[in-house]
Amino acid sequence: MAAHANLERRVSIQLDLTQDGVLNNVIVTPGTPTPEEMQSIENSVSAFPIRGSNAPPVSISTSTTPAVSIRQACKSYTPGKPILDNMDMTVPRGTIYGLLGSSGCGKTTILSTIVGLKELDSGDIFVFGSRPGTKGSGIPGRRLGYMPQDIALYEYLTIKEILQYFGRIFGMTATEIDGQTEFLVNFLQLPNRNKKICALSGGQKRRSSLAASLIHDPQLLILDEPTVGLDPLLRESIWNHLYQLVTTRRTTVIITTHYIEEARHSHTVGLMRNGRLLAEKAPDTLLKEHKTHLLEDIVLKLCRKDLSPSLDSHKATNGNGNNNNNGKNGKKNDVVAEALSEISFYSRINKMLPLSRSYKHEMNQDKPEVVGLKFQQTAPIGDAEPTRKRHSSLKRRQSFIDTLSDDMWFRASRIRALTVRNYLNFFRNPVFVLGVVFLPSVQMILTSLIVGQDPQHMRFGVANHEFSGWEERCSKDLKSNVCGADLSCRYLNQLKYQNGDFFDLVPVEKESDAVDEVRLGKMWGYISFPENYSEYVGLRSGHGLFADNETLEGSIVKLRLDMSHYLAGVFMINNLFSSFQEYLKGSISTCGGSPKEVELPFNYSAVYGSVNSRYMEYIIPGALILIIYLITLCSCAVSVIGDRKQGTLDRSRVAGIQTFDIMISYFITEGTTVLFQAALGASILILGFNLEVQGSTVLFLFVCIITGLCGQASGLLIGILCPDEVEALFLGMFFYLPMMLLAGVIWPLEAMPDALRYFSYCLPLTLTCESLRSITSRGLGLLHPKVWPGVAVVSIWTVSFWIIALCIFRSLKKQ
Ligand SMILES: Nc1ncnc2c1ncn2[C@@H]1O[C@H](COP(=O)(O)OP(=O)(O)OP(=O)(O)O)[C@@H](O)[C@H]1O
Repeated sequence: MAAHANLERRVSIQLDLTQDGVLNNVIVTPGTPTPEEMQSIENSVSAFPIRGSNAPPVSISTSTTPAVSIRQACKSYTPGKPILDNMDMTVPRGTIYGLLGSSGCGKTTILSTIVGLKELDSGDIFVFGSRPGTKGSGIPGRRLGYMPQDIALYEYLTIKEILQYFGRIFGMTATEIDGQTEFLVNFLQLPNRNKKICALSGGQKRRSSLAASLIHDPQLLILDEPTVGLDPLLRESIWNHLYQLVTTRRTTVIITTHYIEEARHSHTVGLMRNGRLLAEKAPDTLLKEHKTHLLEDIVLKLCRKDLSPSLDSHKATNGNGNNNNNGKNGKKNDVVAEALSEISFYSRINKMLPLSRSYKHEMNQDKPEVVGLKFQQTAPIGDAEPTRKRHSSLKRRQSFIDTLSDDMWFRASRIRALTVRNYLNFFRNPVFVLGVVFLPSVQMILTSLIVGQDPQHMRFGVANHEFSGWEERCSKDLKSNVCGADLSCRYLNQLKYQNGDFFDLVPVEKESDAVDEVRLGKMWGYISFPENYSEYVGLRSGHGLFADNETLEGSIVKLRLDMSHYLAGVFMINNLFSSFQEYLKGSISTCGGSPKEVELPFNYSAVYGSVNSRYMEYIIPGALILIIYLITLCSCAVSVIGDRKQGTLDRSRVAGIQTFDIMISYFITEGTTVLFQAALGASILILGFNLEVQGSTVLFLFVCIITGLCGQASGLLIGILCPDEVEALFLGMFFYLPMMLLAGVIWPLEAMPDALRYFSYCLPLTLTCESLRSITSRGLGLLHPKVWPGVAVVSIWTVSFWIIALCIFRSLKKQ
């Protein structure tokens, strides 16, 4: 039989007293009192001074629906291992419920299901009569104050900022937040409110976390081990404050604690073991039933009984069965005695704690049903039917508009709070700021300085057998300007001076020495001129194709290169051949010929760009969006994982923040950082490295921003999929690195196998790179077929990532 079914009736009475001890209001929980109970309560209440004749009457009110009602709750994380096992639990309104149980028995799990963070496999949970998460339940949301077991606060925010954040989420005004902050900082003995959370001690952090759950004066307060690690005096004052909340604000409190005796201060104690309640009664009743002074003894006893299969389970849930002997009168006397003892208890508490709080937040939507001494009739009477209908329709419409604007206002206020939090979190972390804001610019500077520039000072051997001491003879201005003379010198000069510092020419005696140097990695190759090279070249030009072997051999320049480095090899060959062409032109003009004779018979010019375009201009647009994409991906994934790991995300969700709000706030913060990254990166490239953006700079920035937002959306997805940063790193690399290669940033897409190329077109960055390149080097507009497909593809990916992230995020909640 479920534990709740065997509970004896216990009536809890709360008195609303003024500072002078004058009675305002009496609230009876739970259920409607019987006439006998009412009589006893009235008698007890008459002991208190009542207000003047003009004041509203003292009301005795009750609420029939418990604050929390859990029936047959089952939950398991792994099949066959139930964490909640047909658990029943009832938390009366306006009372403190102490949930006790050993570590791992499922306390946090049941609390998570109450606040709507987790869903049951089966069974029912009702919070204030509604299922958590349903529309209008207010759970998660403003009715709830939740202090999770972990600190769950943003480490880089100050106490004041944390309280402002939660206050804004709950739609409080600045004055209300300031008032509550003042009170909570003093009450919970918090240090300087401008201290960051990361600079607080463990106990201070815990108290700040408690303050965050109390800021909005919730109807239901769920505290998961709030007093752990606190000194006894502070623990006592926290309990006193909970009483004050219960008596003055009708707050319902569910609290878990490992200090078993502390739970004695609760109205009801729930003893939990193996996913179900062994007992759920008033502590005094339990102590009486078990004839002990310590709750700890009872916990031990019940656990032992639960362990022993031979024991009568009926007895275990009913205690010693004394209640069965009680007659109706005895039961009534018990209720009255309890009521009276509670009255004196609450009056003591009220004297101890002056009602000093000025904050009045109109959130207590569920007013208690008045059943007591005087009724206050509020039902509309006497209206003619049509007028009533019109009025009610107008009222409905007005209420719809109010709800809508209320919703929109709260939504905007929440998104603002989230955005401010994101910015604060971001700017308080210097490494993050440096990385996110400046890394793209640093990368662009490095890319411009390194990629696409010609190599320099490549050591290259020269074995010139035509002249010994050729370095002196082959000075830049050759003394001999005779046709066909000093040809090796002419070529070497061309090689040395044409391309600046590309080659450092080093004389070598023999080719074999040069080969050794190349093998040792000290040279990139060598060039060798045979003896009488100029003479043989002259003979060869005289005989044309019909020169003899000796002439041919004597006129050949030997080149041997280190081709193990492909790019270095290509650069060397380019330099050697372009120098050779220039050398030929020079030699021909010395002999009276026209240099045009050795020019290629092509007349080429550029449609887009220039014939002297630099590789840098090809690579830069792609490199810019690759880095922006990567950084937004990382920053967003890290932020989401941090938010999840710290527990702040769950805490915000319990406060009513929706996934969409979180995404919008990230959208705003990432959007502005991407704009900054792109603007700074583009300015450096344009002003510092003469990058010419032929098209619209606004369009250039727009493409960068949507790429950044795509990175943000994929980061969000990775952050949701991965429980920690290491997994996110590997998933991110798995996703990003192939995309980087396939995007055609480093190598032209046309070099890829067809199937791979078509596949790469579907990836987020391939066509976007092409779009950006077309804007910078070709000056094309958004509607050009080279531009819009990139914008379309990256937008589709962004939306898809968002939708997938949203779905996964929602499904995670149910686990
Ligand atoms: N997300 C999860 N996935 C798998 N198992 C989980 C998960 N959360 C909790 N558990 C397991 O469920 C059991 C109950 O956990 P829960 O946190 O509810 O215990 P608890 O009573 O609050 O413990 P404590 O007093 O130590 O906080 C534990 O065995 C825990 O390992």
